[in-house]
Amino acid sequence: MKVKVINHSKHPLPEYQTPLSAGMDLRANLEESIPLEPLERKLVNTGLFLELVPGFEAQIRPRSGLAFKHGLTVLNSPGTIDADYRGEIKVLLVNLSNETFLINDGERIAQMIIAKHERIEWETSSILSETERGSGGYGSTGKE
Ligand SMILES: O=c1ccn([C@H]2C[C@H](O)[C@@H](COP(=O)(O)OP(=O)(O)OP(=O)(O)O)O2)c(=O)[nH]1
Repeated sequence: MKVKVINHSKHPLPEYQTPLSAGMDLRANLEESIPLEPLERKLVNTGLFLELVPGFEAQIRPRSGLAFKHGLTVLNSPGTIDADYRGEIKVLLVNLSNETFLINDGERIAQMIIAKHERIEWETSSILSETERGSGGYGSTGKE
């Protein structure tokens, strides 16, 4: 599938890292490095603008390496990019470590997944079908 994109960043377009990768890494597009203090959150520019095909969304998710090594994650994960959004794709990063993290220009800060989604119509009802689970949840089926 082709997706129309405007790249106003200084960096190449995001690419899949391996032939079967689901996500494409997004790079920070910055004039200068940004420090992210412990528990601080910042909206980081990517310089990318998309025109998604209707029925598809883009999801902005954390990179596990950054999360594991530096406690950096995407606060609103998964961020939702709607098909009718024409603004710049931004990444809401939060530093959950106790050390300042310096975000450098061109750094791969998050990953983006393009996913199909449904749009539904509500069918209002007073009763739902019976199932074995019923309203059990939150560990109701046992320890493991
Ligand atoms: O991580 C994100 C999340 C959202 N957006 C952009 C694209 C999305 O289509 C738009 C609105 O996002 P969302 O629906 O999550 O925002 P909201 O808080 O519900 O505000 P709005 O009233 O603008 O929908 O903001 C981003 O660039 N990055």
